[in-house]
Amino acid sequence: MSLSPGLVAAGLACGIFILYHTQKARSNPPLPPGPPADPIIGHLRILPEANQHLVFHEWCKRYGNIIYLHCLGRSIIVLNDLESAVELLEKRSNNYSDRPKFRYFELLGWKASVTFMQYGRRFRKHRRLLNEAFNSDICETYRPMQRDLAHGLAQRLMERPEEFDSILNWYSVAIVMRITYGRHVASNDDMYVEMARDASALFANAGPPGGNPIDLFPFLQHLPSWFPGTYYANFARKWSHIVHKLHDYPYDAVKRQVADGTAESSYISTNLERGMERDLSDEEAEDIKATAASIYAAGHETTWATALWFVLAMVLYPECQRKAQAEIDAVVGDRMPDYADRPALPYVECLIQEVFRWQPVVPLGIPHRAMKDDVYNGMFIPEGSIVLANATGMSRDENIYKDPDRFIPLRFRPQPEGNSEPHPEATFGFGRRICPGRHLAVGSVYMAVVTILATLDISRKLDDNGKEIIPVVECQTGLGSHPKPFDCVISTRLIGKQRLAGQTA
Ligand code: HEM
Repeated sequence: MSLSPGLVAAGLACGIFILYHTQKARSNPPLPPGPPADPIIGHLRILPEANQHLVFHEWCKRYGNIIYLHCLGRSIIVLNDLESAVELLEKRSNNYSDRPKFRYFELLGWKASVTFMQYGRRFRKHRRLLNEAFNSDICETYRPMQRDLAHGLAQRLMERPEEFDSILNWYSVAIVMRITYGRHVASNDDMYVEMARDASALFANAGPPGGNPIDLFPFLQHLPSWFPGTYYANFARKWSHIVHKLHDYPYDAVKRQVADGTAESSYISTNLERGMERDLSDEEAEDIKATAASIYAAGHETTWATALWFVLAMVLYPECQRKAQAEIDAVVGDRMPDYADRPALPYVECLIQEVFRWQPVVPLGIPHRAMKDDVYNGMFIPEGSIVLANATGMSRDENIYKDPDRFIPLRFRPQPEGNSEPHPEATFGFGRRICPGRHLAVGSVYMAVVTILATLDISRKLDDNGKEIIPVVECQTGLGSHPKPFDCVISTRLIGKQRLAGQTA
């Protein structure tokens, strides 16, 4: 049988390709260690669907601080210690600032969102816009607004304490909506809140970031809707109008207000006014819309979840609440606490840092991507690897934190009070991808914590037999870590009522 020259050439090319990759794999240093994998599908069978951060942390205890996983041809590197995260994601940030493609989110309409954007020109432009709006100096100017909203938070909690979950949600939404769109959100019934809530609900259906079937098998998005496995693509296409509305509606409204001269100062109005001397290109308009939507998407759930973890910590560790309240009472007397009091409240500071350490709300960060092959500590990191910084692993590192699962604010204080343990450093991510909203977020969390402690008591609910209900620490999975609903009682402190009344008188 004679072979056609085309077939011979194709066979030769194939042979060279396989040989090249086999040789390359042989000449590379070893991959990081990891749990045993199945042939072809790799770790797919054992990759946990929920609480990945905790499972990875356990695996890292067994295999080392950097582990390698692979799943249908995708390499995943988990960094469980601060040293490797700083070395790779910060010192080698020119190689690790990319993101993997999040095809499911793109189909949903988040295509131009900085959070999911590949590293490059457009990404740098979006980061510039966000840095201008959220650098530490500008964030100081938001403080009076955050303080007023925190007083509104205390007022609402006094009136409807059983609704603490949705009231904390209101507080975090109201801050980002005011800054982004100039919108005054009075309640969760506000149409902007509903619009944003609908968009957030779509995240809950996404599975672990980058782990959705559409991310793993992109061809599924091109198959007809009756084809098995196309559920997520159909779902994303069906509901993408919600995400488009979140981008377009507030932008168009502020644009009209800017034209009428009635716009309240906001992220969108500032950028539109700046562009008014010239016509904004379509790309510039999309940049403003998309960064505004990412502020909401990345900024609201994280602050809300942190505030809820704080409340849960107060239920579980009442002695910490009492100590923090005693400190506040001694420093502020009968007035409400403010930002200027922060340096005089070292225990409250420790308590806030301990909330960030105990329950990082983005426990695996957002995946980075290696743009080129790399070698770290003799281990090979292949190009295209998804790199996850396990913030939970870092903040529960037993070599650094004593009794890491317990909530112990004093751990940060020098001896004899504490152990001089370091503040958590992974909460807001790393390198060129570090959270651009971190200054705003810390300001919002501080103000919520100090205001709640100054005005309210958080305690355990009693069951029918009069026994205290001690909530279990469990998180709902999604993009972030959010506590599962838990019971507590929130009551007004006498001094709290007086303080708040003095504020509004
Ligand atoms: C307690 C509150 C918050 C926490 C714990 C948090 C944490 C994080 C983390 C871990 C990342 C990923 C960093 C990385 O890839 O290395 C991130 C990214 C991001 N955060 Fe935050 N964040 C918070 C609040 C906010 C707020 C209030 C905003 C809005 C102003 C915001 C906007 C963003 C954006 C736009 C990104 C994507 C950045 C990029 O991909 O380059 N975040 N955040």
